[in-house]
Amino acid sequence: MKIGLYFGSFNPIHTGHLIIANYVAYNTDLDKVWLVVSPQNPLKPSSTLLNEHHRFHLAELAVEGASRLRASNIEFSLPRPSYTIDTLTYLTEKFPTQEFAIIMGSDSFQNLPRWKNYEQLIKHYPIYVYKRPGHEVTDTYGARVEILEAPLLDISSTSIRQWIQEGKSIRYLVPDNVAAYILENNYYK
Ligand SMILES: Nc1ncnc2c1ncn2[C@@H]1O[C@H](COP(=O)(O)OP(=O)(O)OP(=O)(O)O)[C@@H](O)[C@H]1O
Ligand SMILES: O=C(O)c1ccc[n+]([C@@H]2O[C@H](COP(=O)([O-])O)[C@@H](O)[C@H]2O)c1
Repeated sequence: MKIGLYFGSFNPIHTGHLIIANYVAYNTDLDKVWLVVSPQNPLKPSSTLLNEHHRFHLAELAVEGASRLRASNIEFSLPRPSYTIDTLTYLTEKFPTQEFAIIMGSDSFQNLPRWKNYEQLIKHYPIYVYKRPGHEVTDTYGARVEILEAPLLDISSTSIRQWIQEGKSIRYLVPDNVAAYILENNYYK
């Protein structure tokens, strides 16, 4: 089975992420997409991060009933910060019969040379890159790349956290069950 790994802080997960994950799961040769919740992104500050177990629970709620999508907490037991090469090395050892690939936006792909051991990463794993405005893929660094034109929603977790703080509704920006859970638990207030 071919599994695409879509990494993120998912702080919180939103409809923009889910549209990408579902699109990739149904428009490529990948069988499944795992939304891998990173406890700590190596290139982002951790000050605004909701506890990883809460973020993972929100991701689980978001994929309820989506047969090709899964939330993964695999990085919770690995050293911090979460380097993608380390996670993939671990997963490949743990699931030797599965084939893993990486899913990322063209913005992240432009940054790839700043990632830990990125040469190793591109040598061993194919990358599915979905286009994001303002971030052309001009150099593929020799990676096995498939470029995708997925539908995009112009929202971010940052804007969602801000709206919650301002007391605005986040309806439709995240699935209903995710919005309800965030409200009930006073997250991001
Ligand atoms: N609306 C979107 N459409 C497509 N990709 C997105 C969108 N928002 C985020 N992404 C990408 O999804 C991946 C995981 O996202 P991440 O958890 O960092 O969310 P984010 O919304 O960018 O978060 P934040 O605003 O907190 O930085 C990142 O590679 C990010 O570039
Ligand atoms: O491995 C690395 O060096 C590395 C550097 C930056 C980001 N990542 C991974 O990419 C994910 C998305 O990152 P970002 O910056 O696009 O939100 C993040 O959650 C990490 O799993 C990984």
